[in-house]
Order: sequence, then C-alpha cells, then structure tokens
Amino acid sequence: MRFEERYGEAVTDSAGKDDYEHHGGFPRYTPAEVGPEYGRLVDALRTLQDLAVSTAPTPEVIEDAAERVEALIDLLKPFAVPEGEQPAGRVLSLPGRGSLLMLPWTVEKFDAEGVRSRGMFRRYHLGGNGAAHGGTLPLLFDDLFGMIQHAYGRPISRTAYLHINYRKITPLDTELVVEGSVDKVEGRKTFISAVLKDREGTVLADCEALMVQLLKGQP
Ligand SMILES: CCCCCCCCCCCC(=O)SCCNC(=O)CCNC(=O)[C@H](O)C(C)(C)COP(=O)(O)OP(=O)(O)OC[C@H]1O[C@@H](n2cnc3c(N)ncnc32)[C@H](O)[C@@H]1OP(=O)(O)O
Repeated sequence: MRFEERYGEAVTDSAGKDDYEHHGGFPRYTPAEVGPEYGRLVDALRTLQDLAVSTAPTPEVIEDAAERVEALIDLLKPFAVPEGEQPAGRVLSLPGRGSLLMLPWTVEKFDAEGVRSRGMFRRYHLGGNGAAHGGTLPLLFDDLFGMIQHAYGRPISRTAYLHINYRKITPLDTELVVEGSVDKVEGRKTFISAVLKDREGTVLADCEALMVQLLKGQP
C-alpha cells in the first residue's frame, strides 16, 4: 500500500485539527496531488545530479548540456509559485516527498510511536572514499524529526540543536534504514532521537535533537 493511502488521511486529519495560531508564521502545508509524471521528473533530475558530479565530459558535450539545461530553466521559470504551493516536499508517496533537496528515502512507518524511512545515499551525496558526506546525515535526521513530531501531533517547531554520533562509515548505493521517535515533551520542547542502520542492523549513526514549538508569529 502506498504511503499516501496508508497515512495521508492521518496527516491531513492532524493538519486540519491543529490550531494554526500555534504554528508560528509558517504557511499551511497540505499534501499535493500530482500525476506519475512528477515522480518521473524528480527521478530524472536526481540521476542528472548523480551524473553532474560523476562525469568528465568533453568541452563540446559540456556546452551542449549547458544549453539543454538552460532550455529547461526557461521552460520551468514561468511556473514559479510561493512556498507551500509547489508539489516538491508535499508528495508523501514519493522518495524525499518529491523534493530534490531531501534524501530520496521512502517513509514506511508514520505514527505517534515513531517514523521509519528507508533508502540510499547516492553518488551526489559522496563525501570522500566512497562514504556519504557528513553534512548529508543531519539533513536526513532533521527532516525525519520534522515528520516524527508531526506524526506525534506536535505543532510545527524548529530544531534548536541536533547532535549526531557518526559511528561507522555510511556507504553509498546501499539500502539503509532510519527510525526515530519522541523521547519526551516538556512544554514547548520536544526531545527526539533516531538511529541509522544498515540491513544487517549495524548502527552507522545515531542522533538526538531538541525541537522548540514556535510562538504565534515566530518565523
Ligand atoms: C506534511 C509533512 C510534514 C511537514 C512538517 C514541516 C516541518 C517543518 C519544520 C521546519 C524545521 C526547521 O525549519 S529547523 C531549521 C533550523 N533551525 C532553526 O533555524 C532554528 C533557529 N533558532 C530559533 O529560531 C530559536 O532559537 C528557537 C525557536 C529554536 C528557540 O527560540 P525561542 O522561541 O526564543 O525560545 P527560547 O526561550 O530561547 O527557548 C525555549 C526553551 O528551549 C530551550 N532551548 C532553546 N535552544 C536551546 C538549545 N540550543 N539547547 C538547549 N536548550 C535550548 C531554552 O532553554 C528554553 O527552555 P526552558 O527555559 O523553557 O526550559
């Protein structure tokens, strides 16, 4: 069953029940409806990112590629919309919710007990010597924590701190799983932790964070 079918109702329900005054100055985010062509585009753009950082073309090919990318920019530019209206980041069924910024991982558990997501770091996440760049792990954890506290029913909050322990090298092109949950809530503060493991269950990294609920109008 697709994530949207399984969890879309719960996500929409909790978003609808929120008192929006408690969401600081954030726009209202709702799941986006898109056709299969959107996932196709995002997937192609991810492969393009992989190739952009892993190829050494001739000057002629680079020139040709630059012209094609510039043509793509001209095609998409007229469709720019304000934050919250773009599908990117709001398509729950797609890896990384359809956002190029996010890790292309797929959520497979989303409830008050926690969130679990599965996927791979790709070539464009390379740090050095075959390992994922250290800066890509906070992105994975921070986005997971946003979802964890949303699934828990907490209002939109911002990360006050995020502490990662890098326990082992995080490999590229290898299926991994990350899972976390709320540890405790104290007033505006939500303490969350999560663990990144490989398929054998080896811990690659663990992370704990404090997220602070935004006050009315807080950016
Ligand atoms: C559809 C899909 C879902 C979609 C879901 C979408 C989710 C979107 C989530 C977006 C997440 C982000 O953007 S995160 C982006 C990265 N983070 C940021 O940019 C945050 C920048 N920092 C800030 O804005 C601020 O510092 C805040 C909001 C975090 C806190 O400031 P504040 O509101 O003035 O609160 P303040 O009084 O300082 O602190 C409140 C309490 O927290 C404690 N506290 C605050 N900071 C810390 C800290 N670093 N370490 C320890 N404790 C701290 C204080 O001691 C206090 O405890 P006590 O005295 O009460 O005990």
